[in-house]
Amino acid sequence: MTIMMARPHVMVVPYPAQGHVIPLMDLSLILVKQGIKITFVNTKENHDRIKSALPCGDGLLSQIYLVWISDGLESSEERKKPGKSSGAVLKVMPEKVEELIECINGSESEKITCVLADQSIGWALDLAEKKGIRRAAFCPASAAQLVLGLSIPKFIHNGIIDKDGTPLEKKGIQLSPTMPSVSTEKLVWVCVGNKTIQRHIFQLMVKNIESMKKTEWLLCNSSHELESEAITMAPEIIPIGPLLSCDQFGHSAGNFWPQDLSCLKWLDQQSPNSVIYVAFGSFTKFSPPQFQELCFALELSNRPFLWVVQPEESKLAYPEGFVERVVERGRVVGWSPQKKILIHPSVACFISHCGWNSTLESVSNGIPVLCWPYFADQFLNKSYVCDIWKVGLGLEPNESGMITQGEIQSKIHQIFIDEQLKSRARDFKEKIHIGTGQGGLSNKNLDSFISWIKS
Ligand SMILES: O=c1ccn([C@@H]2O[C@H](COP(=O)(O)OP(=O)(O)O[C@H]3O[C@H](CO)[C@@H](O)[C@H](O)[C@H]3O)[C@@H](O)[C@H]2O)c(=O)[nH]1
Repeated sequence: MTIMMARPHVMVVPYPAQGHVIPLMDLSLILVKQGIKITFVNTKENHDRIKSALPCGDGLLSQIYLVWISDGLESSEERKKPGKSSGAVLKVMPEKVEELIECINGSESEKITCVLADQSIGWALDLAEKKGIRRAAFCPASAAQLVLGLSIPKFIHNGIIDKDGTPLEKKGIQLSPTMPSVSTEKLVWVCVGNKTIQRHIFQLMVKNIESMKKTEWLLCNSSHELESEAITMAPEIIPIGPLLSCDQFGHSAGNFWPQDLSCLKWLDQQSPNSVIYVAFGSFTKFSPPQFQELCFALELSNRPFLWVVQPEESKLAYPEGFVERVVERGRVVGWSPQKKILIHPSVACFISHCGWNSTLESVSNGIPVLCWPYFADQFLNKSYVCDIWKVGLGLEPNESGMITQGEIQSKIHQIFIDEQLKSRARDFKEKIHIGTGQGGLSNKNLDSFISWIKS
């Protein structure tokens, strides 16, 4: 008699934002390849965007069950209001996910055997515990960011912040000499909005950390090669990254907007190591004067550039005659195939907001970064790039908070001529690949996690 074993079935719950969905999709693709069934839960709006941006005929991706739940918000406009989306994540989504689990596990289909939730969706981990389902947390940000979160009680005790997360003085925090530093003013919960939003996000972080402590796995999209000190400080963090599915499967998944692939052909026509790639993730918004400064800097650099300007930003006015003047050497797209761009030999450097995914994608390919952080963990990531790994330069604002064309131009020039920096970036790339290669620690951790899911 043959006993049929049920397939392990993992429900993946990302925080509903682009920089969270993409790495969890990357991890899902790896799990699917191992014969694990994946149900991937998005909000309705994100689900529709991902579906319509999916490339046709993608075999592996079509094996992920994409399902949606409501976030209870009425419109995209409402979602963009500060605090609205994170409020909905707490108020509406838990009940919907619970219903979904009950529906799947009450039916004839394969039962959910594990919940894999974004570390910032602590309630999904609590829910899995309540339902007696195994669970794992995934952090799409750096291990250093997690360690800062885990250090909150110490920061309160030492009088660095009050119990609402408000800094009691302006000072730099650096947990060890090989860890990045961040000013108290730029702590992740401090630089995301007004005081009410700050308090809300801070309390959410504190709660999520409690939920996270109860999981069997605290996975992080990082590696010993990138962040050995942070991982040593908090041994509960299991690094499995950098997860870059594009390397393994030839495509990236989970994009909210269709990728403009035509820019790859344009890149093919450029000289090796000549192009400045410019992209600021999915959240960054520029003021019109700041946008114009960047335009002038790119124009005056006299180098080819590929710039992601999302449709909303393209409403910002380009300087008069700019488009005509740069037409021969500048390319603007609405959403790029970023992972493919950063492995392209024509790309020389990346002007980036330093989202963790963009940072990983850049350093894993030996591309030097010009750091232009905007909010959240991006200041910490900038410190990694510039102070710890030394594979990039920071763009510094003037007294009015503006990053001037002169500053951008000067740093572009420096990054192109600094052979030592470029050489460090190439060496760092090799080092990072040790962790993800056969026998590397990230690779081994991933294998152990897969075995645990299957056990
Ligand atoms: O034209 C583009 C632009 C971006 N991307 C991809 O979109 C992702 C963007 O992620 P990230 O660089 O992390 O930026 P955000 O979307 O801003 O990510 C949010 O989530 C990250 C992970 O928690 C945080 O580090 C960031 O601060 C936060 O803003 C990356 O995989 C990019 O490859 C594209 O494919 N095409």
